Amino acid sequence: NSWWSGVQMGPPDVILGVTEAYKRDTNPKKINLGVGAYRDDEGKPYVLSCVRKAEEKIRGKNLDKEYAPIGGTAEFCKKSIELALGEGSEVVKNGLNATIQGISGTGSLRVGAAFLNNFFPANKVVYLPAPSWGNHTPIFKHAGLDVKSYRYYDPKTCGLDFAGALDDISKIPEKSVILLHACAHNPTGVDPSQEQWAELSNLIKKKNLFPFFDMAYQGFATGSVDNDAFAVRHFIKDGHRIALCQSYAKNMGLYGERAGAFTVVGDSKDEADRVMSQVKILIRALYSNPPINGARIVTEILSDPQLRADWLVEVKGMADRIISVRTKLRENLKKEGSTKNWEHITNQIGMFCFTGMNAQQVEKLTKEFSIYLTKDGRISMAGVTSKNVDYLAHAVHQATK
Ligand SMILES: Cc1[nH+]cc(COP(=O)(O)O)c(/C=N/[C@@H](CC(=O)O)C(=O)O)c1O
Repeated sequence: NSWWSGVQMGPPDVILGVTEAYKRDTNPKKINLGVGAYRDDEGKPYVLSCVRKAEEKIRGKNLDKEYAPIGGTAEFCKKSIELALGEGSEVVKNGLNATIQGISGTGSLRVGAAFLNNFFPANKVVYLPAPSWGNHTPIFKHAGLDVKSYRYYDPKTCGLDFAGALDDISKIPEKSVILLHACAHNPTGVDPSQEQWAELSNLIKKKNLFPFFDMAYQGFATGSVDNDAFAVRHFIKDGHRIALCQSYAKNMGLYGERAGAFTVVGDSKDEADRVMSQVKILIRALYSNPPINGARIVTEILSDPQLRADWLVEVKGMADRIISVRTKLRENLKKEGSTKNWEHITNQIGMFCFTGMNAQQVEKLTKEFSIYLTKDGRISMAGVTSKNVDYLAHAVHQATK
């Protein structure tokens, strides 16, 4: 028999598989609320104008196609960590950060997981919020780490179960890893308030846990790159030596360019240098060095004051459009005569709305209305436009009344 007769057919990805099903649907009214990728009010993918301008500038430089350094270019890494920690960050000034370019957010998480698996000195268990991004568990497990969870979302309020989170976190064995979504929690859209982040920082410090931040939406949640980095910057200020993953997929619309970063903040420059040397050894054996095109676009935008200013306007524009369709969806549900409490639609933030719909209601939305979303009731608000929001509200009301 063949080499691979033992290979089973695997299930489609719970998130990316929704788009495959959407593409097969011929209903002209179909709506894709699955993948977390921004669309404009025409429902079209959106390439930021500052990205096009950056590409033109790069084009004019006639750059070569040589390998990037294993960890990406120093310029890209410096601009990335400065975006996260803010200009004039003490960590950057003192060289405490070991920052590499990862293959977008996923690749940064995976390199981080591989580093933890090889070098984390204590409890190699990663505690994820319940629920978390679907790909977090496989990323850490494939890297050899164990994964557990802490309460985070309260289905009764469609909001934060803060008491539950504090209770579970206080029970996590010390010197474990805790994963934190820096902003725009996926899939719930529920973020701690700044006061709650401060309380989490105190507890995590008291429990001596290792904070591993995933910041895939900086600027995309509130429209402000500084507001969205509050948690990361607060933890640094509180003295936590964090790990941080960044992605430019959403906030710069560089989905397919695969530009991101992974950082470990060391206790000293010497520690950061030793960490960097080991992370580079891991990368060399994983993919050797990162893709250059997206990184050049990011570097161009973050280095050119005008392009950076343009970018901040455009990322705020994307965040504002999402916020406006949240309001429209809630208003249309009311107009449809729904008597349910949909407050969470406008309380939640970022790309996603965790509607609270169950699998049967999701099934009805897809089967009867050709509206595509993940089974957990998460909808990507980016797929909602001023043209389809009333059709969506009608369908949601029919499915939930
Ligand atoms: C929290 C989080 N972290 C990392 C990523 C990885 O993004 P990357 O493109 O590797 O930079 C995503 C993507 N989330 C959306 C797309 C996906 O699932 O890949 C989503 O949840 O729809 C996240 O939502």
